[in-house]
Amino acid sequence: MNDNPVFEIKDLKLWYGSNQALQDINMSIKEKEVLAIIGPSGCGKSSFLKTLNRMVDLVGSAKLSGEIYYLGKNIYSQETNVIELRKQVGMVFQKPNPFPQSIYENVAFAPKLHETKNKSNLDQIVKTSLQQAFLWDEVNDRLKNQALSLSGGQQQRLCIARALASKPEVILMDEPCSALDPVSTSKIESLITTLKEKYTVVIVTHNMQQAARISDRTAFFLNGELVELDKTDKVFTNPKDSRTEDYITGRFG
Ligand SMILES: Nc1ncnc2c1ncn2[C@@H]1O[C@H](COP(=O)(O)OP(=O)(O)OP(=O)(O)O)[C@@H](O)[C@H]1O
Repeated sequence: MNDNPVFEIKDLKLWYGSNQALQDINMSIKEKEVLAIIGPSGCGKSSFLKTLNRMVDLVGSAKLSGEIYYLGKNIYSQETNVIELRKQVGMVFQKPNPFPQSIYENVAFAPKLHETKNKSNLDQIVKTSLQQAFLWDEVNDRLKNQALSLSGGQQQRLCIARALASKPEVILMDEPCSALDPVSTSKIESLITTLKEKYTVVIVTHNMQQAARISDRTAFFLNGELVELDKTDKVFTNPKDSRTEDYITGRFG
């Protein structure tokens, strides 16, 4: 982690129709940090994540005010190329969602569309991305097999490899382990701690132990408000706000 901001979020508010989901969020996300977003169900964690690569645009009723700067540029300005933004700010979802195609095609999909049609270049991108996602050793002899034939944990690592193949700067993860068993969860956690050497990772998690294990900083959201954002050990051992303390000690949520 360093102090350069990748994202700067200023006075961010979000509504779905008349329901306000985010209230005056001001914060920055630093280069090559793992930032965990925690908070009770419905507090706005996923909504916040989706504002960072404009996935929230896909919700018809969503209305947003404020600014989000990604590497100094306001991503909600008219000049933003949303496809390019989503390549640079990739996303991994709660349920693994590989395309119903081969392992190879899943990873090669975006590079083929945006970068190269050359077979040996694509082979190299597929290999490197699968290696980075700690999956290569398990699948290198069956790249032509259906992605859906993989286990849930392998599918999730494939989705991470697919995101990495677009050469992102940032990877957003929305509860990436919630559908996985403990062994697969621990593989994804180790993967995340190595990813931060090269990428910025923002992860929504319900699992506070997970946040404590893998993140550098933790943001606690409550009712759409950012209550506290600090170094993870500080948030978990000596929070500033009594609401954070109540949440991490299990008094609600
Ligand atoms: N697509 C949508 N349309 C309308 N309202 C939505 C939509 N998505 C979320 N909301 C509302 O926005 C608020 C925040 O929801 P959000 O999913 O961001 O919370 P969350 O903290 O991620 O919850 P969870 O931990 O249960 O996934 C909730 O009141 C929710 O009902």
